[in-house]
Amino acid sequence: MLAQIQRDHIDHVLAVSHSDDAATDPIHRSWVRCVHDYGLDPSRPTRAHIVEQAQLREHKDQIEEFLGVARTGMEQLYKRMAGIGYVLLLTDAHGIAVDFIGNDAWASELKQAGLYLGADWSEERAGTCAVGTCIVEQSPITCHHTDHFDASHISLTCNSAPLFDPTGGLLGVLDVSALISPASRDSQHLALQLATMYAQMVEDANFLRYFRDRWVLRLNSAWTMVDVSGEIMLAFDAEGVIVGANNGARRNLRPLQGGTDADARLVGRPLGEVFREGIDAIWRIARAGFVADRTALSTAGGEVYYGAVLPPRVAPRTAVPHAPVEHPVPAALKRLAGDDPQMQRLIGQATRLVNRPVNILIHGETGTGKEVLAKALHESSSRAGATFVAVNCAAIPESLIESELFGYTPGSFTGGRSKGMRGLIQQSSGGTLFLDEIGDMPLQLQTRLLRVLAEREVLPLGADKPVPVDLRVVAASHRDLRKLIAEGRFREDLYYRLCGAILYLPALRQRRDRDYLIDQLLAVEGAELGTNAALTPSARAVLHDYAWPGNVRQLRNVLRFALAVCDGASITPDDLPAELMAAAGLDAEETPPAPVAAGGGSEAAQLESALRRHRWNVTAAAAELGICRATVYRQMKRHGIVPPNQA
Ligand SMILES: Nc1ncnc2c1ncn2[C@@H]1O[C@H](COP(=O)(O)OP(=O)(O)OP(=O)(O)O)[C@@H](O)[C@H]1O
Repeated sequence: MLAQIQRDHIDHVLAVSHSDDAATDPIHRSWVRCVHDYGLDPSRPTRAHIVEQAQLREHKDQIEEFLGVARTGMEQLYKRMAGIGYVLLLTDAHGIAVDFIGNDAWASELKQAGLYLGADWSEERAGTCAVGTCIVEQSPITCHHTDHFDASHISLTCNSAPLFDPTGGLLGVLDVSALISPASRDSQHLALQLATMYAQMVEDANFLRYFRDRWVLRLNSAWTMVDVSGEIMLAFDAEGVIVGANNGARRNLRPLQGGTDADARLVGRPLGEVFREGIDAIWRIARAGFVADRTALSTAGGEVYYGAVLPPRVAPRTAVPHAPVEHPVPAALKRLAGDDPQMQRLIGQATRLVNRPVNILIHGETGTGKEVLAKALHESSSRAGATFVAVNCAAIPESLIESELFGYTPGSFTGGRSKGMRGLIQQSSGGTLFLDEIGDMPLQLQTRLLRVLAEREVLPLGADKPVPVDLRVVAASHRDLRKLIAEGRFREDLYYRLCGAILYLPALRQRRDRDYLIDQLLAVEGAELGTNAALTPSARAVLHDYAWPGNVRQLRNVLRFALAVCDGASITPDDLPAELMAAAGLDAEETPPAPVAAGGGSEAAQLESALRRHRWNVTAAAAELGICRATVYRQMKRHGIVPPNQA
């Protein structure tokens, strides 16, 4: 039987969520989502939902290391809040309470109210509530009494603040709630402030843990606060390149030059491009010691911050460099780029990494040349005499990756060769193992790979003795691995092992050396086709100005296409695919189909028709579409496209 107050609440929620006026208040916006997006019905209050133990274990496993850091912060906060009747919840990014601190004396009331371990506070399940709405809005929020959507929660008061990981992905929510509270919403002001402050502290502790083997620059606008509060934190490597930025840094810092959003990112840039004083000033702060000296650093926006540098807390890889060491650039790396500043910087970093005993992670959009870079690193290194083994984790069917990578002994694997097989890891011993699309590696194999990297030996399927391997891994991904970690699809400890250094390949549209690439690729493709047709200035201008969603691979395909259809002497704009002509504002009459980039609205239809045209030959369809085979497989999986004989 519903009380009058609950019936009034239900009427109010329904009136607001069916009103024609657009909701501006975050609570009202959430009510609208509950009714229209999740199909929740306020007239049917539902009790709190607590997930099963096994499910809770899964949610906890995915953020295990973070839980340890968060627990310390929660215990400190609880000491301040317990006396006034509050309990604390830590949820993951799905809204499941993975940790809880409350008074045992009220255990049954708290459990019934959902203020308990395992409670599901996602908006879809629980309706408007501090945790769920905080996840959607990604900012701190109070949900007091009748702010809740569900009438069974209107006696509660809850205050939630989001927790972000070092790359800005949502990790979870810290929540401070009470069963009984004063009627006024204002009574929660301080509780929300405390939740926000402790969330920030937990986030910063997690940042320092995560980047424990890196240098960290802490900045504060008040010099007295630098040591106690890292308002802004940047993690950087021994080359002075930024490898991580906390929330404060992302909000407040911009590169000195670079206007567009894509150019505004901090990670991957040298510190010298963010502070007017340059990298030397930062190494000076590092050398002066953590407390002794603080130097003012000024930013693109003209703000002045005071800095302190924290050296790596575990196994420092290098001492503070006193002067940059000049390395000659190996030819294989040099020919990757012309005079593009981002590429030149990357080549400088790659040069310094060539013979360092660290694994390297390459980030870049599809077709930017990740494999080409991995191969150039290999060819430039002392491992060049041994094999470069490239494995595309997205292209090998899941059931085969394990045997392909780890190998198998005779008779151990149904469908395997009778003599057994040396796995790709073993084949790369002494050389380089290139793991492309590492984000697509199944979790269980990530665990095995981690073991191989840690123990430097591999155990083939069916074998009883491990085989030692001399491994260097270069892994690549076009996806944000930190996001995959937050979603529980990639192991954080494996990521940590793989990213001894991260190289960021710019997209072709950001590169200023397009003419260099055009000439290089034209020469290569021309040699293959036996032609030396040249570009007319107008055709070159079209190529130069195009946005290149498919990156270098697409440019290469377009040039191949143009060389094949041109008159043999010169390539004119008419020889270029229709898409480029349209982008350049030129009419394309009767122009054959263009290579297309992945990601369009009609992606599925386009892909299926290309596959049918090429009788399901993935390599041929990929070449026509200007995308790599891995992308074709990924898109087939995403759209559920199955070749006829496998349907
Ligand atoms: N610097 C370069 N010079 C010449 N050719 C290049 C360069 N970078 C890339 N290419 C060409 O572009 C194409 C795509 O390169 P690559 O396969 O290395 O990209 P990728 O980033 O690994 O792609 P994916 O994400 O799809 O695996 C290849 O044909 C390669 O030869």
